[in-house]
Amino acid sequence: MSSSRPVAFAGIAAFAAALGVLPIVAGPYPVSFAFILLITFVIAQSWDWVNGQMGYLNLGHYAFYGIGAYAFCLLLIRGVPLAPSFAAAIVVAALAAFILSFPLFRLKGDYFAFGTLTIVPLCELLASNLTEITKGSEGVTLPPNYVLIPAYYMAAVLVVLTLATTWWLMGSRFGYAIRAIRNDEQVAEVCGIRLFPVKVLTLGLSAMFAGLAGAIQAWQFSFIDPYTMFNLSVALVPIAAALLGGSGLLLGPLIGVILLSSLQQVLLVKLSMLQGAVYGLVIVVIGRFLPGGLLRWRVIANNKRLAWLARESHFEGAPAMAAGDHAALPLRAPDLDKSKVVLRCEAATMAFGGNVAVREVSIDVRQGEIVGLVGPNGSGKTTLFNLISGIYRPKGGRIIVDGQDISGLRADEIACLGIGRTYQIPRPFNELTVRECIAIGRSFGRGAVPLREAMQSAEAFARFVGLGAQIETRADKLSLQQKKALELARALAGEPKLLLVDEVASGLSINEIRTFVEHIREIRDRYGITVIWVEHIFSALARVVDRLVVLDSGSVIADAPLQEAVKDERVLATYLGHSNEKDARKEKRA
Ligand SMILES: Nc1ncnc2c1ncn2[C@@H]1O[C@H](COP(=O)(O)OP(=O)(O)OP(=O)(O)O)[C@@H](O)[C@H]1O
Repeated sequence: MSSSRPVAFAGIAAFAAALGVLPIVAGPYPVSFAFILLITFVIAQSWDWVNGQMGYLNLGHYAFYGIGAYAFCLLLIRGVPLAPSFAAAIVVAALAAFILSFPLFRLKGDYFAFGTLTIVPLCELLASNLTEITKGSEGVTLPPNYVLIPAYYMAAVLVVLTLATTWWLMGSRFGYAIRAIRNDEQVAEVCGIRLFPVKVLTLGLSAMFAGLAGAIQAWQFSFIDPYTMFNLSVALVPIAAALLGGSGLLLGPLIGVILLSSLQQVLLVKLSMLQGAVYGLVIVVIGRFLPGGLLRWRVIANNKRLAWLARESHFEGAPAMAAGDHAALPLRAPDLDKSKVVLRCEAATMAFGGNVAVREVSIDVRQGEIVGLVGPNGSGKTTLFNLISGIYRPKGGRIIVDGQDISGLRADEIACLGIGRTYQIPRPFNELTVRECIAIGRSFGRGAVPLREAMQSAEAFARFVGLGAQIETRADKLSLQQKKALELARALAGEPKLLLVDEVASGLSINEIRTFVEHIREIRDRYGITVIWVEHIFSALARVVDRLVVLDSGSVIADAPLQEAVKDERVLATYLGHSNEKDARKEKRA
């Protein structure tokens, strides 16, 4: 990882110095232009924490700016001093975000975006009609005061704080939690990340900055009304700016705001009537030719000196491990008690409408066992894994881990109790590197460690599964086999007691299957991890499992040691009779 810290810090320091000097060397016009630019940047950047970092398109972010402005002005005209009025702007905006989080975060994707689209018009409606409090469409006028310079300096400090917060998000554990959510929310939860509080905090943080920006601008304008504070077409300008520069990047929103605001100045003078159309055109051109924004342009991303501008995370300080460290994983090996039941399913049932996918499944899995879970396609294997890992709640029965009923727990709580899993179709965090994917598993799972330590120890897990050379490679650049290996490494990094492995062998070569089998054996023998392995390629299972549980149409039809199970007529008919030709050929060769 090349360090971007000195360059970024030098750049931010130079930028801060230029902001400090501007009012001394320039007249009121450039200062008020720069002031607008600073405010727009704070709105754009704080919006991008929710969009670019967490992956939630919030079209109502501008409302927090208006809410902050109203809270500030309404207190100021009632005689509240300046500082508490500014503080109130931050608190009220955060409170609004908190309240809005409950309905909004029930929505996902396009529905979330459309949900947020209603916020700005709704606030305009409230500000226009709650005349007793807001003075309605007449607006609120502050006592006349020339405050451009102090407002400018306040905005400048807020900009530096905004950049510092972005920097922190891009290299902190919290930042990795929100990027994991952006990449794959369900997997983030299965890694132990508690989704709702992380989302609320991110939205709250973004609202606080936008609210303060609104208050500073209202102070400088000394007048607010519902139309200007909650104007939907203006609301989209900071969003357009962030997209133009590069959403999710350290300096993307800043570059976008500088470019778009400068363009706006030119258009104001020359083409004011065409302003809206030109904004639209800029975004269309960027979307068509540079999706991801200017800073993700290949010329920048492939340039050694500039590539850090196109990086989505800026974690620094994961010292390379010494060669030879790879033999040991940093996992606590428990004293195995082979009589102890780790997992008990008691008549666990799951149905989708009328389709009963898992029907009163009762199984016990003891510490240190490797259990093969088999059955034809659609027999309920993955659904059972989803029940155990908390993706679904059972419609009937109970699931007990180490004596604790986990049937009503969330997936992150279950992960922290020590249930790890992989997915049949690998679901790595595609936009993150191998190191980062594993570190997320390590810093949120059962054995959660600080991010720095997680980043460092990620290398041991990567080497264990044969990904040592790919440690800094983005997950989406890996082959299928490598992605499956990464799934295993990430799950192991969470320090599971019980590992659920979902169909690994299909698509792998014979040698790759053998290597994988050895990994499973070592996981159990060396680290005492209990394993349930769903697999269609029987020969792979036969090398390592102690016991077979066979499902058919959601029900257990056999639960016996391997040698016994394979002699069972029903097993032969339902499972072995169904393996497809390709898998059968593979089995024969293996
Ligand atoms: N989210 C869902 N919504 C509706 N039906 C589902 C859902 N998930 C699974 N099912 C249904 O539940 C049944 C069991 O599916 P499941 O994926 O658990 O089987 P499986 O044994 O894992 O199959 P495969 O070996 O093909 O992965 C199937 O009939 C499937 O169509």
